Amino acid sequence: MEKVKVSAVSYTNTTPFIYGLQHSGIIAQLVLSLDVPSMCAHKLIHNEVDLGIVPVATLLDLPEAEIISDYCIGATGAVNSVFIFSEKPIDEIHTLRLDSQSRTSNGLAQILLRYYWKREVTVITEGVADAYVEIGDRTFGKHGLHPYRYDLAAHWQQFTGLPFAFAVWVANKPLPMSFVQSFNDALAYGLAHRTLVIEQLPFRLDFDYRLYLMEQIDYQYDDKKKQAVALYLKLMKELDCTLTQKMQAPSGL
Ligand SMILES: C=C(O[C@@H]1C=C(C(=O)O)C=C[C@H]1O)C(=O)O
Repeated sequence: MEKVKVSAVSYTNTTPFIYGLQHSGIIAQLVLSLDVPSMCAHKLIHNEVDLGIVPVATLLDLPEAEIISDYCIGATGAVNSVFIFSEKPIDEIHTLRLDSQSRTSNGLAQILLRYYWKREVTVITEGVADAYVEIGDRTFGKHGLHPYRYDLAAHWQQFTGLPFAFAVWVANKPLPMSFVQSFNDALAYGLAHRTLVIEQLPFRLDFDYRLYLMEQIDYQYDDKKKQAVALYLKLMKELDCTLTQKMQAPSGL
């Protein structure tokens, strides 16, 4: 079998998976690259890789793709690495800047603004805004830098009563069942060795890696998270649709 090209998220939340892959025989069958999530999505969509842990928003572009694992990057309640940071309370913001490294959380922020906070906000991809989305390690320890911060997984849970999954393992082509089984065994091995993974991370005073990797990130892609992803994708389609309708509406209406 040819080597399977894999793109995995380069953030700390994926280190247990990487540890599992690197400490299992399966590594010999992989060409593994570490990328920011939006790049993982790009590579899978453009067939530059066969498999990736990709933002769930990618599923909108790859309806035929298959989720090949019961593990994900998820959260039940606050995740502590996906935020809207803001200079003003959310009820007063008019502009929001998205994170170029994200796909899922950029969408999640817009879903929450529209349906939960009930705000009409102008979204930009660069420049100065009242508030901005940020994900991953860059958010670690960012207390007090901005007067307001909103943990998007916590607010999603308040909005829907559901946990959330930010990223799932997706293949863009059929892979042998034996490979998929070994791949999942390797992921499970990594999760079972999280204590070791945490010991190898550089010490920092302003962030609790143990809490983050053992509790705040929830790696099980269970039925509730599947329900959450289905709802997220439905709301994303609705959001896209209303935005398109708005753009297509004749002026003056
Ligand atoms: C919880 C996180 O989930 C991430 C958020 C993603 C996104 O917004 O597209 C994609 C992958 C995940 O790594 C995080 O990285 O902080």
